[in-house]
Order: sequence, then structure tokens, then C-alpha cells
Amino acid sequence: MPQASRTKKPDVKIVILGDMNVGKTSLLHRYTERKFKDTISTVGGAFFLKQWGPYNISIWDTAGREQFHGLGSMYCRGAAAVILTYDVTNWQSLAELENRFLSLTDTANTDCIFAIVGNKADLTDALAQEPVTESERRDEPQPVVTCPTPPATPLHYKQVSREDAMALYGRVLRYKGLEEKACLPAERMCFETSAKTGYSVDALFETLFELVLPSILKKRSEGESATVDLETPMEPKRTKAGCCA
Ligand SMILES: Nc1nc2c(ncn2[C@@H]2O[C@H](COP(=O)(O)OP(=O)(O)OP(=O)(O)O)[C@@H](O)[C@H]2O)c(=O)[nH]1
Ligand SMILES: [Mg+2]
Repeated sequence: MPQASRTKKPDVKIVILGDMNVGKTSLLHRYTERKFKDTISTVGGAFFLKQWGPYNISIWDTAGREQFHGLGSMYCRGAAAVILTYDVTNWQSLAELENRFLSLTDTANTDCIFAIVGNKADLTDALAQEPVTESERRDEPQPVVTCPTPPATPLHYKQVSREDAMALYGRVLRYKGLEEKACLPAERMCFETSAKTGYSVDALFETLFELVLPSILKKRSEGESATVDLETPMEPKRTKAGCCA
């Protein structure tokens, strides 16, 4: 069958949650389009499909605004990983993860993986202000700088430390009834990122992709097809009135 007639079906689902304005949509733009673009506050949710090697990973962006809160648990249904996102310059955004967002993950898979992500690191951390260059991305040796430019001064006060985020990770595991020692360590699952410069964004998504690989393989071995065949005609569902449902 020609490849063009097949539509990709996601192998696994990852959901990104967090308060409004923390940069969820910007993180997804940075990862999927390699850009920091203007955003408007998300309405409802949006879906990105990322082809990662032979696998198709769906990443769900959600709205942080309170008025869309009810949708969150629906988006989390069947998720293999959840990214709990806060803004490093905003303490309340970390508190909201526990107060408002954690309970939404009750519908996720029982073996769901959690990452805690502090975005906007460029505002507080000189290191994260520097855009990641292509050669750094490929781990090539960097030219020796004889007269280094002084690091830029952080512009904002960092309200949330990495230790705060790691403590939250521990509480997330306890909320899930999981034994901390049997789970992925907090050092590995807590990230500080910048959607603006790209700092640690690839590391976040690619770490998660590797960690959900067992879920993908399990799902595939259970016989679920990786593609939907569009050439086989499907009977449209009909309502009692004879209309297509
Ligand atoms: N400096 C800086 N600004 C950022 C970063 N990420 C996002 N922003 C800015 O923060 C604002 C909100 O970003 P969004 O990506 O729309 O935030 P969101 O979490 O998707 O918000 P909702 O859709 O309302 O839930 C925008 O003005 C972005 O330009 C970042 O890493 N650094
Ligand atoms: Mg958004």
C-alpha cells in the first residue's frame, strides 16, 4: 500500500499542564518548530504530533486559564507522561501545580511518568540566556574564547529553586502512592528550561520520549496498529434519524 494513503496514529500520549503564562505553548513551539514565537493564551487544548524515529508521539498542550480547568482531566486520559510546568520567577505557579493540576492526572496511565519543568530560566540564569548553538547541540568541540564576555546579569528574581521543584516531585510520587526509591529520581525528572533560548528543551522532550518507549512497545505488542488504513472504507455510524453521527 502506498505510504501516502496511511495516516499516522499516535503510539503514545504526553500532556503538558500548568498555570497560564508559564510558557507551555512556547515550549512546544520551541521543540517542534525550533522557534520562539508570539503566543496567545491557549483556548481548550491543542495537539502536536511528533515523529520520533519510527514512533508517533502526541503531545497535548492545555490551557492554563481557570475557565478551562474542567478539560484537563479529559486531556490526561491515557497519558503515558505528564509535564507539570511552572515559571521559575513565579512561586504561585509552582503552588498551583499541587493545588489545581495534580488531581487532573488521576485519569493518566497508572505507570504515568512525571516531569517537573521550571520554564523562563533565561530570566534568572545567565547560562540559560545564551541561545544553544547548533554545534553545541551536536556536542562538537567549542572554540576557545580567550577574552570571554561577562555573563549577562539575571533580570528577574528566581522565586523557585530546583530544590523546591524536586520536593514537589517527591510529593507527586506520594500523591500517586509510589515508593520514591522505586521511581525515576528527582534529579533526572526536574528540568529548568527556556523556551526563549531553547535551553534544555530538547533534553526535556527527548528524555521523556526515551522513558515512554516501553509504553509504546507494550502498546504495539498488544497488537494495536500503528497506522490507520484510509483505503479500507468504513461504514459511517448512523443515528436513529439516519444521519451520520
Ligand atoms: N523570557 C521568557 N518568556 C517566555 C518563555 N516562555 C514563554 N514566555 C512568554 O510567556 C508568555 C506566555 O507564554 P505561553 O507559551 O503562551 O504560556 P502558556 O503556558 O501556554 O499560557 P496559557 O496558554 O494561557 O495556559 C508569552 O509572552 C511568552 O512569550 C521563556 O522561556 N522565557
Ligand atoms: Mg498556551
